[in-house]
Amino acid sequence: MNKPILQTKQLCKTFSSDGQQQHVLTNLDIDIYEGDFTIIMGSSGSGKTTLLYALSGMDTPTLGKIIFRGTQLQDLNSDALAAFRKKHCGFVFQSIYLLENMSILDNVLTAGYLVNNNKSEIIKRAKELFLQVGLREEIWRKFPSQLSGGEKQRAALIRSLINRPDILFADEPTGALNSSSGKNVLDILTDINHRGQSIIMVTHDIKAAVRADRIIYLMDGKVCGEILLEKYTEADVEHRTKKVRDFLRENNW
Ligand SMILES: Nc1ncnc2c1ncn2[C@@H]1O[C@H](COP(=O)(O)OP(=O)(O)OP(=O)(O)O)[C@@H](O)[C@H]1O
Repeated sequence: MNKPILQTKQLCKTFSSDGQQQHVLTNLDIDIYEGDFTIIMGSSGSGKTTLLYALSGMDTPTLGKIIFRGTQLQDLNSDALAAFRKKHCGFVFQSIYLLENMSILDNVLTAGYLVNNNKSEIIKRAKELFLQVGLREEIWRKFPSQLSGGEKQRAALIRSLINRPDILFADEPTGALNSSSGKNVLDILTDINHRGQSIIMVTHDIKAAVRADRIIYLMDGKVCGEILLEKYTEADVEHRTKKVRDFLRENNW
């Protein structure tokens, strides 16, 4: 097994509203490994998105530690935490947050220039990524409103990868896509994972879950089950689907 890239130690997250406290994550000790495609599942409200936000430094835990390659995120001030996210993390969500007044190429380049002022390097990387996800040159200059949902999500994925993040965080990235666009995005995620990209993804979808090396199942903010799988291959999909279904059934999904 590879080294941990992210670790949580006794991680807790409590939300307070109207004088009521809700303990959403409770004493989580999780190691996430370099190069893994880690998937977080669990019923609605079990704390999956809250965990993803805490792991990526988008939200702060109430108690406990999050450690990225030996650095405790709690030791970083807000500027350093923002720099951590910019340098090390990429994000894709179910809702696609592209800037509507820019072409998809400019959306990607703008994200790249924020981190790297070597413009020709960014342009080269952007072009490689566009071709890798199957977005032809004819559409690079189109605006998000001129594209299909699947094309927009692929553009958003390129934007999240332009700065070579150490970890790609994905929250239901196929949730709003039809099945062929969803499969297309999952194929891309699988491909980049096989090239070494660490991915942490929240999903409700078994078709997405079978892509995992490891599924962590949350219930009421605690890890109640975990399964390890071999690297995904299309040939193995039936067997994996059965394994994942059995695992989910054991966890009362
Ligand atoms: N900012 C917040 N303030 C108050 N409560 C919150 C906040 N964010 C999340 N919660 C609560 O925490 C619980 C867990 O939410 P979370 O979004 O992590 O669940 P989830 O497992 O991702 O659910 P789903 O599958 O429905 O997206 C929910 O009960 C939710 O209402």
